[in-house]
Amino acid sequence: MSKYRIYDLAKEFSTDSKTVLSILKTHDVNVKSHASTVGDDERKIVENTLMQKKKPAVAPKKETDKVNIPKTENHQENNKKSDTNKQNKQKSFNKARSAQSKQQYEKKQTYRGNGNIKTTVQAQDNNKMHSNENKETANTVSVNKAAERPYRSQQAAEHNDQKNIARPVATHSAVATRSDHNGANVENKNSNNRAGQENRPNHANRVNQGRTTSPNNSRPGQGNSRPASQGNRPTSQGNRPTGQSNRPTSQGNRPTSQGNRPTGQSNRPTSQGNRPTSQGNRPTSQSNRPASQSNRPASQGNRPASQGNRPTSQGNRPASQGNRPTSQGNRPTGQGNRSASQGNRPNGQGNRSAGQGQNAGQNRNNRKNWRNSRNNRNNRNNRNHPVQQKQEIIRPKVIKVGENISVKELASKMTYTVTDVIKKLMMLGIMATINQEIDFDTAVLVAAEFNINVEELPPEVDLTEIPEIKDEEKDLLPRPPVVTVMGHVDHGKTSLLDVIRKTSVTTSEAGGITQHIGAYQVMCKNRKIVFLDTPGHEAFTAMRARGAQVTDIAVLVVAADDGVMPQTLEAINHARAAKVPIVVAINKIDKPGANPEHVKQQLAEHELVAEDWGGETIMVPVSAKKKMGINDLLEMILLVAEMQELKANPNREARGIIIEAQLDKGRGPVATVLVQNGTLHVGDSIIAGTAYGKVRAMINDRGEKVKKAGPSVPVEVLGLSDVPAAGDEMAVLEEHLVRTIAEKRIGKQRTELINNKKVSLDDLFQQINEGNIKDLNILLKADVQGSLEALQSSLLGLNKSDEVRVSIVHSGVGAVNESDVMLASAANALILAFNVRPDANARKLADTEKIDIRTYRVIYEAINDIEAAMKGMLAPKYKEVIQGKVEIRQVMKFSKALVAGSYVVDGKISNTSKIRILRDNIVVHEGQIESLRRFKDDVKEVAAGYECGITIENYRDFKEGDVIEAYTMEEIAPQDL
Ligand SMILES: Nc1nc2c(ncn2[C@@H]2O[C@H](COP(=O)(O)OP(=O)(O)OP(=O)(O)O)[C@@H](O)[C@H]2O)c(=O)[nH]1
Repeated sequence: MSKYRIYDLAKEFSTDSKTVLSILKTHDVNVKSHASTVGDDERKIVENTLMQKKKPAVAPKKETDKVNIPKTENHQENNKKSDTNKQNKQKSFNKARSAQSKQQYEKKQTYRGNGNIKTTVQAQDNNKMHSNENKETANTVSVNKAAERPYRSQQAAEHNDQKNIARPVATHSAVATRSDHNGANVENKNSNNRAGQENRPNHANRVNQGRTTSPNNSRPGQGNSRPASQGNRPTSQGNRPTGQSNRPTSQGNRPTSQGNRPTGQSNRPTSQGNRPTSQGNRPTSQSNRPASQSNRPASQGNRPASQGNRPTSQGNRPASQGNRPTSQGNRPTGQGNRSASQGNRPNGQGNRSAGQGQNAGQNRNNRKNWRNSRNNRNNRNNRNHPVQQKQEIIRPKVIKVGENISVKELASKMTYTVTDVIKKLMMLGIMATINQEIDFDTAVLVAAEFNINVEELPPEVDLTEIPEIKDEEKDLLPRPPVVTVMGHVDHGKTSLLDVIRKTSVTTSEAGGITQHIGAYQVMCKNRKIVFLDTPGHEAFTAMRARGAQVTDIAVLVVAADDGVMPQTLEAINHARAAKVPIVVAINKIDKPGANPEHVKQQLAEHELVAEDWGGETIMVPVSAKKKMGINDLLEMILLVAEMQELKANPNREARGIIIEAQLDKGRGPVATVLVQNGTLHVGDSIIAGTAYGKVRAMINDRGEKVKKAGPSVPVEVLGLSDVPAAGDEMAVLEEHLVRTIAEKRIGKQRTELINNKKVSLDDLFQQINEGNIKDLNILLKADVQGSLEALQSSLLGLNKSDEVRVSIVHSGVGAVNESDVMLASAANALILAFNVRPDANARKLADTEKIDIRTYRVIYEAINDIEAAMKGMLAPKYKEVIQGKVEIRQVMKFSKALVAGSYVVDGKISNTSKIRILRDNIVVHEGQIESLRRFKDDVKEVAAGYECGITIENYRDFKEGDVIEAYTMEEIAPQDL
């Protein structure tokens, strides 16, 4: 059994690997990629499918042929009818025959005497006719030597099985056979036709073969008439009744075979090309029918020889053969119904019986019918071909599509090929690639082109989102305000909190600078206030912003001696953005240079007008150092909080915010959570970002272990699987949900990360490997238009693979500027600059946006780089696996091949191995094995320590001493995203 690579098949059938893959996948053939190998059966599937696909395109022509040509045929047949002279008919056939074939035949006939020539020629004419007929019926006809070969061997086997006929295995030419056989007929010897039968193996027709089984001495007439043409078959059948008495053997077999045929047909799919053996045994022979009817015509050419005996064997056949085609047209399964179809065969019978007792010439109509029926049978068999039936694709009438769908997915849903869909898209003016997503409306338009309706899928539920809990008003209770202290560096935020908490934080801070958000709860007038200490340094702007989002009140610390500074303004903006009321603490009023009024004035310029200046902003002069004005500040905070009516429901599952988190050596992930609503308990299952787990322990701001934390309570939580990020929402959920959501979040996060990743030539390889990039977007800039065009066409010339395609998103003459970088960023493109360079701003922006700008001075280098990167992406899909090493020890010359008599030194070599021939360790050839033999037998593989004969495909220059390295290319599983 031969092995074929998908891409080889694609090449062979002038299509692409994907089409071949999709065909095979449609037939449940397990193939992975274009490099996967398949056998003969799969090859036939592909061949048949592709042939079927081609049919509609030429259908009208065929239809015409069908209509016209038969007319001519009828005309001819009518003429023939009126012509009772068989010889004349033969002459006319001879005229029609090509001179070349005539010569060939005549040459051959010289070995067997002139008496046979006519018959042989006639047979050829018949072949020709059949061939034409087959064309008319749209059956592809080809003289397939390869197909004949197996057929012959099969015949040989079958001959052996036929005890009644001692036929030698036929290995001779059809002509020789015919001549022998015809000779016998011409002489009316009526002798056993075995001689002809012996040679019959050449006939690839089932019909012939069936007939060959009947050595009939009693039917001289039939014997004579048949050689003239296959069309005589009806005649012989007509005589059958009579002949039957004399033909016990063949007749006895045939009825049986026909009766059994249905069973035999179950295997028939393959081909009539091999049917030849015998009708008597037809069931058996049918089961071996290889595949293609296309070979039949060729075999029909040999029929005459065998037809001499046909009458006998066809004793019971008439019923089944006449109209079989018609009845079988509706036989999807074909096989089980075949016997049923015999009921429709009367036509054939009618014709056949008409010919009974008559010469071949009188049976021309029958012959025609027979031919037609045979052609019909061909068609029928085509229709009944199980493989072909499998190929019938049920197209959906309605498909469901979401907001977006990739071209590939849409094609799959519609059961059409991607190419079909892309073509339709192009017709709609949309250029899309296989992985490109199209929106719902476009999908509707495309599907309409295929007469498929599209229904919209409901919007996808984001399973990573935590459902909101709505609280009843009656369940809400007042909660402590959460206060963020913000301000410029060193204006005294930490000192102020320290005073408020009456604990010292500043001394333990590295470098005296607060580096994280701390949360503290203080009491004032028996009411709680939660303080978040935001970092004052510029580097923590983002954290500050986040801190402002979770707070109810912002305390803006401004040093009275320093006034409003840049970060003061930034803090104001954050608070305003969060719509958080601001209370200003004018600190360091104890300092000699302190000027609170100046601060008020500065703040007023930024629309924070103090109450005593007629505004609404509460401003409290304080001194953290001297502990002055602290209570006033707390009271003002409470006042503002009161006005906000801050409430929460403590009797529900907790929701909160991660204030900060870290991985503690001894305790694992530790997160400071500010509970915003509900109550968090030890043992609760929580999720925060992608971290999840059960609350193992909780510690409050004073370092005390607590079992629960209500609204506005900051606690350190232990028990998370991972360290969450500051600002992540914390939620208590059912145990099974937290894990699922976390996993989905991780997946989403990775996808987002990938999507946000900018393309770069360096990691192009990796990104395409990961399946993230299907289009390599390039923005081209060059010094002159000529270079630009040359580059553009060269780059587009790299588009030889459907997997990764170069796409020029923009091209222009001149330096790379900011707008180029922005465009590249938006299109996820890399910039290719030829003889131009990016300006300073563009370079800066490119750094920020992480846009890869490649500068070249030689076009060739630019193309090479891109090509290498693209190949790099594709290459890792397969890896080379060395199978073995073989030493060529003798080069043997044969007429047809040059064989490397070799010895497997290491590993093994198989007949599907890829090979490279090394001479002094230099590769002199890379290719494929043509044949691998041990002695005279083809073998699949040869192991180390054994000798073998190897022929190399399309290579004969190997020498003794060369080493053949056998290897396979193994597919590497795509990396999981
Ligand atoms: N004289 C005087 N000095 C103060 C006062 N408050 C803070 N300081 C001093 O100002 C310096 C900075 O105080 P911090 O509390 O660290 O200021 P911060 O705003 O928290 O600084 P970062 O943590 O860097 O943002 C320290 O040396 C304090 O002793 C005050 O009211 N009066």
